[in-house]
Amino acid sequence: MEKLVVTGGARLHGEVRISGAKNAALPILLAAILADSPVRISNVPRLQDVETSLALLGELGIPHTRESNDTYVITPPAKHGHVAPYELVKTMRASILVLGPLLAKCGHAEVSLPGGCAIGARPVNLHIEGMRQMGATIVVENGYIKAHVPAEQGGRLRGAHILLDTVSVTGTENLMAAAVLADGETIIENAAREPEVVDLANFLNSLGAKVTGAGSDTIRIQGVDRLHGGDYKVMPDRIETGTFLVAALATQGEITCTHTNPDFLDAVLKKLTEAGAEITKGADWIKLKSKGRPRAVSLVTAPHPAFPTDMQAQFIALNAIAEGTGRVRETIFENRFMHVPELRRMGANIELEGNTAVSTGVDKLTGAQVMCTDLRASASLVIAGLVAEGTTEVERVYHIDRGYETIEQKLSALGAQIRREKMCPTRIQKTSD
Ligand SMILES: CC(=O)N[C@H]1[C@@H](OP(=O)(O)OP(=O)(O)OC[C@H]2O[C@@H](n3ccc(=O)[nH]c3=O)[C@H](O)[C@@H]2O)O[C@H](CO)[C@@H](O)[C@@H]1O
Ligand SMILES: C=C(OP(=O)(O)O)C(=O)O
Repeated sequence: MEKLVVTGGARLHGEVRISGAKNAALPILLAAILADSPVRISNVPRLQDVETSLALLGELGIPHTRESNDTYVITPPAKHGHVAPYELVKTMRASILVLGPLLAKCGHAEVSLPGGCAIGARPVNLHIEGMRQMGATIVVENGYIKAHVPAEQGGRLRGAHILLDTVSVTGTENLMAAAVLADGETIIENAAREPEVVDLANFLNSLGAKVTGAGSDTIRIQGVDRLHGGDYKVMPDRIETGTFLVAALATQGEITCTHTNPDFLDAVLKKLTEAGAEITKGADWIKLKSKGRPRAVSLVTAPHPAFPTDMQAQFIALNAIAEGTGRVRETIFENRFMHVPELRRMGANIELEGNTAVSTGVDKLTGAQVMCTDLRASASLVIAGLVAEGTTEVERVYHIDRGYETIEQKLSALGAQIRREKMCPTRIQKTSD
């Protein structure tokens, strides 16, 4: 087990290179299964979730090689395995994204149910119902989703008109990937509009798929007989970008994020500006300059293009030290405030009122031992550590490694005092009776 040790007080300054987007790389790596010849994918971030996706491909018997630091070549054979086991799926919810590609390509798939996780129940009913509408027979037993395409359909899914009850990012992606090889047209209504959905659609189209409308709430997929190989570059990570910008504002610093795309961050940049940041941007960079102590902001999380739930925890850390009171309402996940008790341990003044966190900024936080509970909660604790007086030890850092590439190196290069340490096993000494 490792921890991050952060000593607060340094203002972040300089340039940070943003990595490829986790939430685009994962669906793309798993959708590469659909191709019938090699696929080269670049700008893939070095993350634990990417390692898990590659392990999943390996488990399925799909060869892949690492060509350079951020580039992988996946060579899907005509026939391969179709079981995604619990041992891998339990470590990464996005593993559910193999369901659509496996079903479309092999005509059958067995994928362990991902189960609940820290931020909410996160059911996958919309994925299952949509694939049923495409003609798949699906049972859930022994903790697995067991799906096949009946023989009378010739092993091929058929196009369907699917209306999603709730906007779901991976639901939209899974159904889109399943539909590219289906017989006929699939229409997904109330589709997620996240940029990562668009990136997956662009990837599939680069292999010969016919997907239109991605980025709007209606996506149309005309099924094709095969997908060929190709080269694709994953989009930049908008959440990593936003996290560094919040960290810079919290520390009253001045940084430039390079290799990013400001177009994906409208809602976040708007709130940073409201919080007092001066933002300038170019085609692939964003510069943030602090103009003093940030102001607390109020916001509501909602599907894209509204404010992303994946940036909520970081803004709560910002509000914790900002001037005034900010109300943050979480509408996507029912249990995404687990950073709040940890931030309180550092001196933050945050009240929870149902799905709203009301923070009144304090003059200073104080360093403490805190525990990561999920990926973005971890990022908020690191941000809090950067501004706290003294030293903060952020434990269970494996959560952060799921989604941030070499975070301590990138922050150190911006002037932060942060290092990774191995944790000694805790020994609780029994006091004498
Ligand atoms: C790998 C990936 O891309 N993860 C992102 C994706 O997660 P993910 O795709 O899992 O999140 P969803 O968009 O599916 O979840 C949105 C809401 O829909 C509900 N729901 C979802 C599916 C379903 O079948 N039934 C159902 O009720 C969920 O419980 C949640 O309340 O989008 C989230 C919302 O932007 C982000 O926080 C995650 O970082
Ligand atoms: C919740 C997240 O990821 P995942 O859906 O992979 O758990 C996230 O990226 O913040």
